[in-house]
Amino acid sequence: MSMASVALSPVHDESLDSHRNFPWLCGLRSSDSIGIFLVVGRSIIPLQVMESDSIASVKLRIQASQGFFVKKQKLVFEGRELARGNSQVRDYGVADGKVLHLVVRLSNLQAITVGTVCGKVYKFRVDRGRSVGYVKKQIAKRGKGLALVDQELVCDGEELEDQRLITDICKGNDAVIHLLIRKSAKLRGKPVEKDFELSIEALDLNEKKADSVGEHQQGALSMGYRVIERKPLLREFLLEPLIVNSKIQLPLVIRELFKSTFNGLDRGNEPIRSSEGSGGAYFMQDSSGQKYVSIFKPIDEEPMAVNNPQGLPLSIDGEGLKKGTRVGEGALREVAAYILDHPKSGPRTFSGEERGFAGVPPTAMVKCLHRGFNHPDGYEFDSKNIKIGSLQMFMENNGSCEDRGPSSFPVAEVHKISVLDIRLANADRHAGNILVSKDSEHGQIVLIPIDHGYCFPTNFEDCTFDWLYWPQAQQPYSHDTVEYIKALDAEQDIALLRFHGWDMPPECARTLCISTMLLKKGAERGLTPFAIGSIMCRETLRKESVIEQIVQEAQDAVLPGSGTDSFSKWVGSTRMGRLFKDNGQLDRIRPSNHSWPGTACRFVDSSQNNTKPKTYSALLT
Ligand SMILES: Nc1ncnc2c1ncn2[C@@H]1O[C@H](COP(=O)(O)OP(=O)(O)OP(=O)(O)O)[C@@H](O)[C@H]1O
Repeated sequence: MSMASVALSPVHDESLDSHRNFPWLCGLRSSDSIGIFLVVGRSIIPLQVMESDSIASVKLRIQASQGFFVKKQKLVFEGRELARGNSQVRDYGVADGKVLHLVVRLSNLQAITVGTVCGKVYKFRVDRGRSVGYVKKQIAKRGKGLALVDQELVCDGEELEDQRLITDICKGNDAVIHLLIRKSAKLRGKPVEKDFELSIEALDLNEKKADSVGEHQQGALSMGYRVIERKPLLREFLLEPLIVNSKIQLPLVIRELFKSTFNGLDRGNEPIRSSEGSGGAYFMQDSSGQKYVSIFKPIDEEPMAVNNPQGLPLSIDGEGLKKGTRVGEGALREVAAYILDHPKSGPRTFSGEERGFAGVPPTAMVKCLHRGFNHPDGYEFDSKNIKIGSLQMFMENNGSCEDRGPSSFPVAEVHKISVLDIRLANADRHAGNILVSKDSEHGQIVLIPIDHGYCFPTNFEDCTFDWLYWPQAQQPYSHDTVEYIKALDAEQDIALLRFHGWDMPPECARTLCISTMLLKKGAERGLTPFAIGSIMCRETLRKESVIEQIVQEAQDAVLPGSGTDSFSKWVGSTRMGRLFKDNGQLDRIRPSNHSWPGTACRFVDSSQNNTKPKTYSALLT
């Protein structure tokens, strides 16, 4: 059954009675077989699975029937991501008639072939968020004599306007889209009072080409004749840093990031929404429109937030996709991960230029107003439409760790990611969140950690690290790494975040203290990243990790209200101390042969008023 044939909108629970709507499902059942419904965008797909099926096998079945690659699927049930491939359907509480949301992370790249009437063929891989106008520019670059004005792109007999996005032209999952340059055109333009008059005549392809026109006139090509010149007198966007207390000077690297992003918007280069990811993530272009400079992730477009563009339902209780996180706090956590990624020499000084030990891309909080973001209730240039979110430097890459086997990754690169993840108790470290790049000097592979919106959870339940089962994780940390770990200080980190405006909720601060302590004690005793990570991660969904058991014991032992400090001290001195002394405990932590694929936050904002800091919580609500 095709997806389109069961398209329903909107999705109501009463429409999901399997007996009434899909009687054929009921005849197929065996003892633990259940009928569930997959919601993909605006379509509903009925699916027969076993309660004992693993999540990995359900994804395989979806791949077989719908064609979405396993790695590109994200399944969400009742606000929680079904992230553990080895867990069973029933472990997550999925039962007969239940609805699962499927987010498909489409590749951002689309293959395109462009033919001309004289038989020339151009091949491109273009970001799906790019426009037809952009493709034309690429053709003009490659094809001698094919000036922009001479191009009229056609797909399936339909002429394509410059502003049409490639993603809208792709029907279904077309591997390649075929475009044709149907004719050439000659364009003449002359100013008429405040307007601009354009006239277009078809040309023979071999005829001498007309002069090119300015960018702002191109939108008129397909229309021809009298159009208003579209150069705005006023800026129709807003981009401002949203940070911290007046004592902090924005480091140069962040100032440059703003500047290039601002210039791109100022030149009319629209934000381009990524087709990957479960939240709204926008590639921001530079002034030439040829390069991405940053990624903007607005908090109201996070998974299960009110304006999520992937259609994920609203969170019922405010909890995020991962346990112990909150919807709308992803941006704060992204910025905090950058601030805490100290360089080897220790926390950054005021200049803040140095690259962190793990290489988290420079990230800052911003306010941005632009019509190109997701505004389901309509858009007007009004402060009520301002979005708050994280702006992160775009890092050139050759894909992510998801696209290749881990054997080629240098040990030190994997270790630096492991240090970051253990310390920050990252609940979203799948291989797709590590970009792969090459060192420009020696050509060595460099791993770039991204997507830290689920760090510092209030508990460790959803901590999973894809690198745990990579061979590099079985090797001990180098001397340099152990020295770096030795110098870490969770109390200082909490104070640093407070200085930067995030007064961490006590439960998150407690997580940071415990995970830093675990990392330090483990590294001091020569444990590998695998051994330390295994203490933090659950082996199966239902089995608490060692660290969770320790936290539970501490909770039972320490008087309520005794504060983070005495709690962490108890964990450190009593139970964690025993764990590291007790070889029996550590012996249990061995590589297993199973396959495991994979708060009211307060940020102080003084950007409005230098003397009287406000809290971000006021701005975020
Ligand atoms: N700093 C960066 N540099 C380059 N590309 C990036 C950067 N940050 C994110 N991306 C790309 O943007 C896309 C979406 O980003 P990301 O995965 O962070 O979004 P998300 O909605 O948080 O995703 P997820 O579903 O994995 O939680 C991905 O293709 C990712 O590779």
